[in-house]
Amino acid sequence: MGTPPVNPRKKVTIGTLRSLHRRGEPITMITAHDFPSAHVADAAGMDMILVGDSLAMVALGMEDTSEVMVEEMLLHCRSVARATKAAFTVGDLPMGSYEIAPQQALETAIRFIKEGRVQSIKLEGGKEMAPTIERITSAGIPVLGHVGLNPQRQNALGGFRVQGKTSQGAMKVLEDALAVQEAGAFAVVLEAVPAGVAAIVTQKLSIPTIGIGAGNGCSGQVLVQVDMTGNFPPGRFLPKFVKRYGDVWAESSKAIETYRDEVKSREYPAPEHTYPIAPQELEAFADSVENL
Ligand SMILES: Nc1nc(=O)c2c([nH]1)NC[C@@H]1CN(c3ccc(C(=O)N[C@@H](CCC(=O)O)C(=O)O)cc3)CN21
Ligand SMILES: CC(C)C(=O)C(=O)O
Ligand SMILES: [Mg+2]
Repeated sequence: MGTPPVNPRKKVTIGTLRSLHRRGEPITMITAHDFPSAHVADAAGMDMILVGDSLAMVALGMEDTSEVMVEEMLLHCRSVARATKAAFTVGDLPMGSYEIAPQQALETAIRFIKEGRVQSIKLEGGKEMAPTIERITSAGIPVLGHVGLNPQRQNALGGFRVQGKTSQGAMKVLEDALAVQEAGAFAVVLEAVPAGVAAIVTQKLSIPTIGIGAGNGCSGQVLVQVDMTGNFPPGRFLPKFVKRYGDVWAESSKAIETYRDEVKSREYPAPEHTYPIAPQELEAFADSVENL
């Protein structure tokens, strides 16, 4: 039996998120893709942890998110769920697993809950996804919407482009967000939309908006964990909205280089890293080896 944690954080539920929103307190969300990245985010007090399909790129080295499969997402969701004690967990439905019909989407969402052990799911899309969101929420699975830039549609969008840059485009973002809300989503991610547009959309909605590249007028924020901790190689492109709060890559790199140098110089392992044996036992062993 270990000692109980000091001041254990209460489990964040859909009710907690609603009361944060009611009080006007920003909702904090970050991505995680495995046990340690979820553990550190949970212990640091994040309200929500998203197992984003961005893990395709940042954890699996794929070119874009369209390659990742449901089974791969579920493996990562389970590892995140095991480490998450307090935060509200969200699994990101990957491209191809929900667009065909509401029935397909509900089947995938159920797998995320039963096999992925997450508490809710996220899917990309606006108006056109409303019947799908309705179907999933009516089965008792909370849905996080995602409008503005939908990275899973990058081939149709011509890349990762800011959305809602014209008054017409901004109106589409608002209409999409309203449709997602009407369909029953508990919150909606606004990705890569001008700050002024996101602020107006947030005011027009009754559910919280979680911004990424959408400015400070949203009800909450989300970032990809490896981006904000600086856990990526030097020179990699970073979207404009990312603020790097740390330099984890440099820390890891320094540690591994020092380890390499110390193994080469036989500085590591030092006596304190080794197991002792009584001198007479070692002597006896050496004698028996000699007499073999
Ligand atoms: N590591 C990582 N971080 C992310 O935030 C992220 C992913 N991966 N993968 C999935 C999507 C893709 N995202 C992205 C990727 C690039 C831009 C980008 O290049 N934005 C341009 C704006 C281009 C324009 O002006 O239209 C920028 O300069 O920031 C935006 C969002 C966000 N998501
Ligand atoms: C960027 C966030 C919102 C996301 O969808 C992801 O990490 O996949
Ligand atoms: Mg995603």
